[in-house]
Amino acid sequence: MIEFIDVNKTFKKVKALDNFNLKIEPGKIIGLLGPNGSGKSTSLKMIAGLNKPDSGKVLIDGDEPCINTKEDIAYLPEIDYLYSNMNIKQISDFISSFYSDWDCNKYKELLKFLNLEEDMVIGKVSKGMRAKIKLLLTFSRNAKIVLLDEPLSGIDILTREEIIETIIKDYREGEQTIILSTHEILETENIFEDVIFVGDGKVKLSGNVDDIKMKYNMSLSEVMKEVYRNAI
Ligand SMILES: Nc1ncnc2c1ncn2[C@@H]1O[C@H](COP(=O)(O)OP(=O)(O)OP(=O)(O)O)[C@@H](O)[C@H]1O
Repeated sequence: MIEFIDVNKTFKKVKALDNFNLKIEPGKIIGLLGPNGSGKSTSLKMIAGLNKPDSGKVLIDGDEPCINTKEDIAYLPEIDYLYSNMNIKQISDFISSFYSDWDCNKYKELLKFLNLEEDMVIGKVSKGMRAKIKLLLTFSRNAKIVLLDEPLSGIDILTREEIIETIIKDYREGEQTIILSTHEILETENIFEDVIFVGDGKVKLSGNVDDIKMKYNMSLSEVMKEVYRNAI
């Protein structure tokens, strides 16, 4: 289980997380939803151990983020972190050397599935292709926890569909936890078992998608609008 206990994080004067409390059950695909600047990336980075709370605690199966927890986590950042002069083979050789859970067969299969070629140079391909390369590098690992920060942002609709198919393709229900942050609720809501709505650095609403829809008798995107109008 991943837990945030009274977590606060401030960048200069901006309160990115404000008494953020959350429990994320393992083995599900979870949507992390919220407007720009609501704290989605900050909370994902905390799970990945890339930033630390000013106060409060983040626990992953009872441990604070450390070298051991990092081994279980595959993190896809929102930013373009790939070295532009490398080709796919070079970047995958480089990244695979860090992780014992790198799965060569999965890598080859995904390469084909995503219509990518090993000699494609990162700096010469489109934004959509780079998004697919980031996905390839993330899902070539057999990580227990996968964190996807805005994998669909700025990507055309067909590539978005390919990305969503890739996410669910080899998903090991009950064994793997995937947390996906996005604004694209209409396209993604069907893949989420649970959702977390964040706003102003706080958890506004979280729970099982079917339960939430039933409780409010609305679609998830309607619930989202109501949450951010402070009507729920
Ligand atoms: N390293 C940083 N330095 C300064 N401010 C930061 C930093 N990281 C985050 N912030 C600020 O903290 C707030 C929360 O940012 P965060 O990136 O977590 O939001 P987000 O929900 O992921 O937004 P988006 O959907 O735009 O990516 C924002 O106001 C952001 O500007």
